[in-house]
Amino acid sequence: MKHYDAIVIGAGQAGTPLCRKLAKLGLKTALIEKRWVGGTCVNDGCSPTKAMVASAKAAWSARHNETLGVHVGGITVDFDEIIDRKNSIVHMMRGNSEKRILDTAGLDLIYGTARFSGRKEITVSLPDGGTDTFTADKFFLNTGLKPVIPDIEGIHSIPYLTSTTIMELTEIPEHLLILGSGYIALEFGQMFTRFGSKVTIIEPSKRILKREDSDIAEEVTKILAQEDIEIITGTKAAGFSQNGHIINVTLETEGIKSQRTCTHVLVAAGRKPQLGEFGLEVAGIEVDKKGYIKVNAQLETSAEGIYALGDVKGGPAFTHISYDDYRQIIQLVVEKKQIDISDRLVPYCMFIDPQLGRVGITEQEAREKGLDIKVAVLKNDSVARSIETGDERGMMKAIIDAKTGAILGAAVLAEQGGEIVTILQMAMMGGITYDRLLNGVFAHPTYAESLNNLFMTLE
Ligand SMILES: Cc1cc2nc3c(=O)[nH]c(=O)nc-3n(C[C@H](O)[C@H](O)[C@H](O)COP(=O)(O)OP(=O)(O)OC[C@H]3O[C@@H](n4cnc5c(N)ncnc54)[C@H](O)[C@@H]3O)c2cc1C
Ligand SMILES: NC(=O)c1ccc[n+]([C@@H]2O[C@H](COP(=O)([O-])OP(=O)(O)OC[C@H]3O[C@@H](n4cnc5c(N)ncnc54)[C@H](O)[C@@H]3O)[C@@H](O)[C@H]2O)c1
Repeated sequence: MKHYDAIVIGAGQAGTPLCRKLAKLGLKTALIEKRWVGGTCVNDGCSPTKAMVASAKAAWSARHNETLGVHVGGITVDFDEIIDRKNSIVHMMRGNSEKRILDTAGLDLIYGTARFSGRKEITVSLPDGGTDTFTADKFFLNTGLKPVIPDIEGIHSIPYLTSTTIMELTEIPEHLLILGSGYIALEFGQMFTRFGSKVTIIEPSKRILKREDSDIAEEVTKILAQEDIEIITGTKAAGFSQNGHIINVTLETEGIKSQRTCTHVLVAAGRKPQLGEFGLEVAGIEVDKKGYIKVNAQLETSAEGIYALGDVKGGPAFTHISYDDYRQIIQLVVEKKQIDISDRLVPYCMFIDPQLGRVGITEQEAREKGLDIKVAVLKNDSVARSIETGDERGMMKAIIDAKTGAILGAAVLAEQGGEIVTILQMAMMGGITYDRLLNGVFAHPTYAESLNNLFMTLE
């Protein structure tokens, strides 16, 4: 049985840099991966979706250019080319990452599925059907999440799609019905509308994007409706059946059933860890009520010397959070510094168009906590840059501590909203109060300059 100083399970956004760093520091390290290096982000998440979102944006711009006086003739969307481009980006990223791992001395990359067979021992099912067993002083779990498939009558009798399989389609769906209205639903919903599908979104809650402020959700709804995306809220799917290439859907709204049809169904109802076969109990690793691995503020599980990083530990499921877990673990385990992940600022960006960039607290969270706040809101139709570029959709919003002037949170629904909100995040990181941005000199006419106008609304 081979012994390592460290074993990393899962080549995700934390595990991949971590195994290389540990090996470079002289620790005999193994990385166990059951599928592909790069995990969700590279293979089925951020990179492939954003590559396809870029194609969808190009299709939209080509049609929208008419409003700028530029006529480009008939537009065709070549789905094969879009998928080929997406695949070549994924293969390049995955290949580069795998090469960096293979080139690292003192690091073994072992393809196979790991499960705990002892407190500090794993057994790996290898692709050739055999198994191998390894022990280590320390384990780092970066095994990620999988799509939740809700228990709906008939769902397993239809060829439903997930965020992974929808990117393997060879034809653009005629009518795509999407369960859920979170990031995955809205990014794919708008993308396929722009490729030419009819899209219907079914959301059980009263409104879409329930974690965001209602004015932001309303603005997103308005933008999606302008592209003829049908959004049905307060409604759940209660049953599915298939008739040739047509899928029959039973919907239920306040107890009243109705029938719809579509050609494809995308399940985008959230993601969760599915660790049934992982042998966590053998290693003494506890999970919470939702099945996430429990960790303390130092990322350590209930089993000493076993750490969990990235999505599998619960909390915000983003690439940059998983990557930061890697940075934190290096500080803790290698640099022997104290870490605390509980007060981390969490930015994110939903890549609909215009983008929704977010950081910090929402207005609804601040009000629920009884905080003394001021709220600055600016619609983009009064932003010079938006008017000039012909895209006045969206709005900006910031939550301010009424006493100190500190920025507590922001939402920017705008072209490059993810970049603009990062300016506000840097102000938050540097303790720059809103009045300094109100009076800051920014180049004209940029979106950044409109932060002057956003905070002027508080005067
Ligand atoms: C469609 C989609 C789009 C997304 N877009 C964005 C975005 O734009 N921005 C953003 O920040 N985030 C995005 N995310 C989320 C992001 O992909 C994840 O938060 C990120 O990849 C972090 O994942 P991770 O490091 O926890 O693990 P993952 O990247 O999920 O990696 C886990 C790895 O563990 C392996 N594994 C699991 N079990 C075992 C086992 N028993 N043995 C061996 N190996 C195992 C898996 O094969 C996988 O490679 C998106 C997600 C999806 C699904
Ligand atoms: N741009 C990004 O950063 C990005 C993009 C995609 C995914 N992600 C990550 O992936 C995670 C998963 O994304 P997601 O969109 O699947 O999850 P989500 O949690 O964002 O949204 C899930 C949606 O499904 C709905 N829902 C729940 N049960 C349902 C049911 N039975 N029928 C219909 N709808 C139901 C919820 O009300 C919600 O609207 C996100 O939380 C995010 O962390 C990030």
